[in-house]
Amino acid sequence: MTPVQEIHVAVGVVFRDGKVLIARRPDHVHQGGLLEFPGGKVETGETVQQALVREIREETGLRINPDLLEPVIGVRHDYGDKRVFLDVWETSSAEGDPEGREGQAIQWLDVQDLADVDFPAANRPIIRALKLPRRYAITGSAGDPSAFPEQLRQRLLETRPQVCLFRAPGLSDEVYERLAGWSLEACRASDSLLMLHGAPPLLECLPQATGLHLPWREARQFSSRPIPEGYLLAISCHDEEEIAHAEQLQADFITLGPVKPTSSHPGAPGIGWERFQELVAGAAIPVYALGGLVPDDILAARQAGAQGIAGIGFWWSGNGY
Ligand SMILES: Nc1nc2c([nH]c(=O)n2[C@@H]2O[C@H](COP(=O)(O)OP(=O)(O)OP(=O)(O)O)[C@@H](O)[C@H]2O)c(=O)[nH]1
Ligand SMILES: [Mg+2]
Repeated sequence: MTPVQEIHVAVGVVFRDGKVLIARRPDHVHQGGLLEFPGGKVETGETVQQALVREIREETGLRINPDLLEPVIGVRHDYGDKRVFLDVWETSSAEGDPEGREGQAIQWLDVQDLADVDFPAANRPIIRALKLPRRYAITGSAGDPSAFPEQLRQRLLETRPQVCLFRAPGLSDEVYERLAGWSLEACRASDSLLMLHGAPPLLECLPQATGLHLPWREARQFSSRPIPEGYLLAISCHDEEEIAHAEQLQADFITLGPVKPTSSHPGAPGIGWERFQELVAGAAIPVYALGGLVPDDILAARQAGAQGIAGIGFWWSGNGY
């Protein structure tokens, strides 16, 4: 049997007043009845940007400036009857009043209200990508556990990351759990979401946390998602096999690196942006670049297809955020 050819699909995330434009796919088409982002097949000779301008015009009447489209994520998905590559771009500068020009219902929704079950299966990583921030802040190790809570509180209040990972290698489980409780309080005070670092039982100790970040040595022991869907699951990955495993575990996002050499992992050489980009291109999951990054690296990371940057140095040591 000849393999089914992959269809390149241009998918548009149109923002206006903090909401995103969503259509309902007609009942009779592929994945009919489900919600979707406007878009469609890239035709021969077209760039993805040109396809988006055309599709969004045809489907909604909105006018898009191709130069103001920013990449969100690329998702390869096999539906069994169809293989698609969803090439997803966002814009906040569409002009006009949208209407369902192909008879489809359209609506503006809050990103936080987008639910996996309402969309085709390939959209799961897109919804994750839209809900996640550009920066994933990781704490430095808690050298002096008694000084840590105050240090964390201050860094959070000054930099207000949306999502913060409490990572403190070398602590006993008991001390980690105690400090995690403090971290949760500190995160609440700065409207940040707290991710725990370690094995799944940690979430039972602190069920109010937003999610769990599995180091690779933990992730490799599981063959299916080890925590409930209501939590965020993150995994530290370093190569293709680990990314594929994270996808199998239905992780919500991953970190990938080290992109550059970093003092928290002495001796590990960086993989560089080129290799990072290659790995991201094969990933159907939001990927944060990690390892020796500074705030300005966000542009390089985004150009390489990343969700954003993760790390300690750019917020913890006070050199800007
Ligand atoms: N537009 C769009 N297509 C999606 C999304 N998610 C997803 O899996 N797809 C899949 O991408 C494929 C192509 O999209 P499409 O049906 O909009 O293509 P199109 O506008 O060119 O339609 P046409 O075939 O009537 O010309 C379909 O198999 C569809 O199921 C999404 O969020 N938006
Ligand atoms: Mg379409």
